[in-house]
Amino acid sequence: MTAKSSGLDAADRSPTGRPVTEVAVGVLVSPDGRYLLAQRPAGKPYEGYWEFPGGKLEAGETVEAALARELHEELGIVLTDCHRWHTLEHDYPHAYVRLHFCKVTGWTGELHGREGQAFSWEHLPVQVAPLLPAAIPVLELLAAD
Ligand SMILES: Nc1nc2c([nH]c(=O)n2[C@@H]2O[C@H](COP(=O)(O)OP(=O)(O)OP(=O)(O)O)[C@@H](O)[C@H]2O)c(=O)[nH]1
Repeated sequence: MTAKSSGLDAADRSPTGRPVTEVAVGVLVSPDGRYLLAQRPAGKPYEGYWEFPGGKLEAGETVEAALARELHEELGIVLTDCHRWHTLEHDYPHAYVRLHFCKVTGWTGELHGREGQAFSWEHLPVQVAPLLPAAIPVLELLAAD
Protein backbone atom coordinates (compact mmCIF):
# COMPACT_ATOMS: atom_id res chain seq x y z
CA MET A 1 0.00 0.00 0.00
CA THR A 2 1.38 3.43 -0.86
CA ALA A 3 1.34 6.31 1.59
CA LYS A 4 -1.26 7.98 -0.63
CA SER A 5 -3.73 5.10 -0.62
CA SER A 6 -3.57 4.86 3.18
CA GLY A 7 -4.73 8.47 3.28
CA LEU A 8 -1.30 9.77 4.36
CA ASP A 9 1.07 12.03 2.49
CA ALA A 10 4.30 13.78 3.46
CA ALA A 11 2.39 16.48 5.32
CA ASP A 12 0.87 13.88 7.66
CA ARG A 13 4.27 12.95 9.15
CA SER A 14 6.71 14.97 11.22
CA PRO A 15 10.37 15.23 10.09
CA THR A 16 11.07 12.24 12.38
CA GLY A 17 8.13 10.22 11.01
CA ARG A 18 5.60 10.81 13.79
CA PRO A 19 1.95 11.27 12.81
CA VAL A 20 0.87 14.91 12.82
CA THR A 21 -2.08 16.00 14.95
CA GLU A 22 -3.78 18.98 13.31
CA VAL A 23 -5.12 21.51 15.82
CA ALA A 24 -7.24 24.64 15.33
CA VAL A 25 -6.47 27.37 17.84
CA GLY A 26 -8.27 30.67 18.38
CA VAL A 27 -6.57 33.88 19.46
CA LEU A 28 -9.62 35.80 20.65
CA VAL A 29 -9.00 39.54 20.64
CA SER A 30 -11.19 41.79 22.78
CA PRO A 31 -12.12 45.30 21.62
CA ASP A 32 -9.61 46.73 24.15
CA GLY A 33 -6.77 44.56 22.78
CA ARG A 34 -6.61 41.75 25.34
CA TYR A 35 -6.23 38.06 24.48
CA LEU A 36 -8.18 35.13 25.89
CA LEU A 37 -6.26 32.33 27.59
CA ALA A 38 -7.86 29.19 29.00
CA GLN A 39 -6.56 26.69 31.52
CA ARG A 40 -6.41 23.06 30.39
CA PRO A 41 -8.90 20.96 32.35
CA ALA A 42 -8.02 18.03 34.61
CA GLY A 43 -7.39 14.75 32.84
CA LYS A 44 -5.73 16.18 29.70
CA PRO A 45 -1.99 16.20 29.00
CA TYR A 46 -0.47 19.36 30.53
CA GLU A 47 -3.47 19.79 32.84
CA GLY A 48 -3.51 23.20 34.52
CA TYR A 49 -1.35 24.82 31.83
CA TRP A 50 -2.64 27.93 30.08
CA GLU A 51 -3.29 27.89 26.34
CA PHE A 52 -5.33 29.52 23.63
CA PRO A 53 -8.72 27.80 23.24
CA GLY A 54 -9.06 25.21 20.50
CA GLY A 55 -8.64 21.53 19.79
CA LYS A 56 -7.98 18.77 17.31
CA LEU A 57 -9.52 18.66 13.85
CA GLU A 58 -11.95 15.82 13.27
CA ALA A 59 -11.81 13.83 10.03
CA GLY A 60 -12.71 15.97 7.02
CA GLU A 61 -13.04 19.17 9.03
CA THR A 62 -11.54 22.51 8.00
CA VAL A 63 -9.56 24.58 10.49
CA GLU A 64 -12.38 27.14 10.65
CA ALA A 65 -15.07 24.50 11.23
CA ALA A 66 -13.01 22.81 13.95
CA LEU A 67 -12.37 26.13 15.64
CA ALA A 68 -16.05 27.06 15.56
CA ARG A 69 -16.97 23.67 17.05
CA GLU A 70 -14.31 23.85 19.78
CA LEU A 71 -15.16 27.43 20.77
CA HIS A 72 -18.79 26.45 21.07
CA GLU A 73 -18.01 23.29 23.06
CA GLU A 74 -15.48 24.93 25.36
CA LEU A 75 -16.77 28.48 25.74
CA GLY A 76 -20.39 28.45 24.54
CA ILE A 77 -19.85 31.12 21.87
CA VAL A 78 -20.67 31.20 18.16
CA LEU A 79 -17.76 32.20 15.92
CA THR A 80 -18.63 34.93 13.41
CA ASP A 81 -15.29 36.38 12.28
CA CYS A 82 -11.82 34.85 12.10
CA HIS A 83 -8.82 34.66 9.80
CA ARG A 84 -5.86 32.31 9.67
CA TRP A 85 -2.76 33.86 11.18
CA HIS A 86 0.28 31.56 11.78
CA THR A 87 0.91 27.82 11.66
CA LEU A 88 3.44 26.39 14.12
CA GLU A 89 4.55 22.82 14.83
CA HIS A 90 5.63 21.40 18.17
CA ASP A 91 7.05 17.99 19.10
CA TYR A 92 5.58 16.95 22.49
CA PRO A 93 6.20 13.60 24.16
CA HIS A 94 2.46 12.80 23.78
CA ALA A 95 2.02 14.09 20.21
CA TYR A 96 3.53 16.00 17.29
CA VAL A 97 1.09 18.86 16.73
CA ARG A 98 0.54 21.31 13.88
CA LEU A 99 -1.20 24.33 15.37
CA HIS A 100 -3.25 26.49 13.02
CA PHE A 101 -3.61 29.77 14.89
CA CYS A 102 -6.50 32.00 13.82
CA LYS A 103 -7.20 35.54 14.98
CA VAL A 104 -10.81 35.68 16.19
CA THR A 105 -12.39 39.12 16.22
CA GLY A 106 -16.10 38.29 16.07
CA TRP A 107 -18.37 36.01 18.09
CA THR A 108 -21.82 36.02 19.62
CA GLY A 109 -23.00 34.67 22.95
CA GLU A 110 -21.83 35.03 26.51
CA LEU A 111 -18.44 33.47 27.13
CA HIS A 112 -18.34 30.82 29.89
CA GLY A 113 -16.10 27.82 30.58
CA ARG A 114 -18.41 24.91 29.72
CA GLU A 115 -15.84 22.29 30.71
CA GLY A 116 -15.26 23.92 34.12
CA GLN A 117 -11.97 25.44 32.95
CA ALA A 118 -10.74 28.85 34.07
CA PHE A 119 -10.11 31.54 31.49
CA SER A 120 -8.66 35.01 31.58
CA TRP A 121 -8.44 38.05 29.31
CA GLU A 122 -4.79 39.09 29.35
CA HIS A 123 -2.76 42.10 28.26
CA LEU A 124 0.82 41.45 27.12
CA PRO A 125 2.94 40.36 28.87
CA VAL A 126 0.46 37.80 30.20
CA GLN A 127 0.31 37.23 33.96
CA VAL A 128 -0.99 33.62 33.99
CA ALA A 129 1.39 30.65 34.31
CA PRO A 130 2.49 28.06 33.42
CA LEU A 131 1.92 28.39 29.66
CA LEU A 132 1.91 25.49 27.20
CA PRO A 133 5.35 25.42 25.53
CA ALA A 134 3.84 26.01 22.08
CA ALA A 135 1.90 29.06 23.30
CA ILE A 136 5.10 30.96 24.13
CA PRO A 137 6.26 31.74 20.55
CA VAL A 138 2.70 32.85 19.78
CA LEU A 139 2.83 35.45 22.52
CA GLU A 140 6.12 36.67 21.03
CA LEU A 141 4.44 36.96 17.61
CA LEU A 142 1.54 38.88 19.16
CA ALA A 143 3.96 41.25 20.88
CA ALA A 144 5.68 41.88 17.53
CA ASP A 145 2.39 42.39 15.61
N1 LIG B 1 -5.97 24.41 22.25
C1 LIG B 1 -4.65 24.53 22.23
N2 LIG B 1 -3.89 23.43 22.07
C2 LIG B 1 -2.57 23.61 22.07
C3 LIG B 1 -1.99 24.91 22.21
N3 LIG B 1 -0.65 24.78 22.18
C4 LIG B 1 -0.38 23.46 22.04
O1 LIG B 1 0.72 22.97 21.97
N4 LIG B 1 -1.56 22.73 21.96
C5 LIG B 1 -1.63 21.27 21.80
O2 LIG B 1 -2.57 20.92 20.83
C6 LIG B 1 -3.29 19.74 21.21
C7 LIG B 1 -4.76 20.11 21.36
O3 LIG B 1 -5.42 19.06 21.85
P1 LIG B 1 -6.63 19.14 22.89
O4 LIG B 1 -6.40 18.03 23.84
O5 LIG B 1 -6.81 20.50 23.46
O6 LIG B 1 -7.78 18.91 21.88
P2 LIG B 1 -9.19 18.30 22.07
O7 LIG B 1 -10.00 19.19 22.96
O8 LIG B 1 -9.67 18.03 20.68
O9 LIG B 1 -8.80 16.97 22.84
P3 LIG B 1 -9.59 15.69 23.21
O10 LIG B 1 -10.85 15.73 22.43
O11 LIG B 1 -8.62 14.60 22.83
O12 LIG B 1 -9.77 15.78 24.70
C8 LIG B 1 -2.69 19.28 22.52
O13 LIG B 1 -1.67 18.32 22.24
C9 LIG B 1 -2.06 20.56 23.07
O14 LIG B 1 -0.94 20.27 23.89
C10 LIG B 1 -2.80 26.04 22.39
O15 LIG B 1 -2.37 27.20 22.55
N5 LIG B 1 -4.13 25.79 22.39
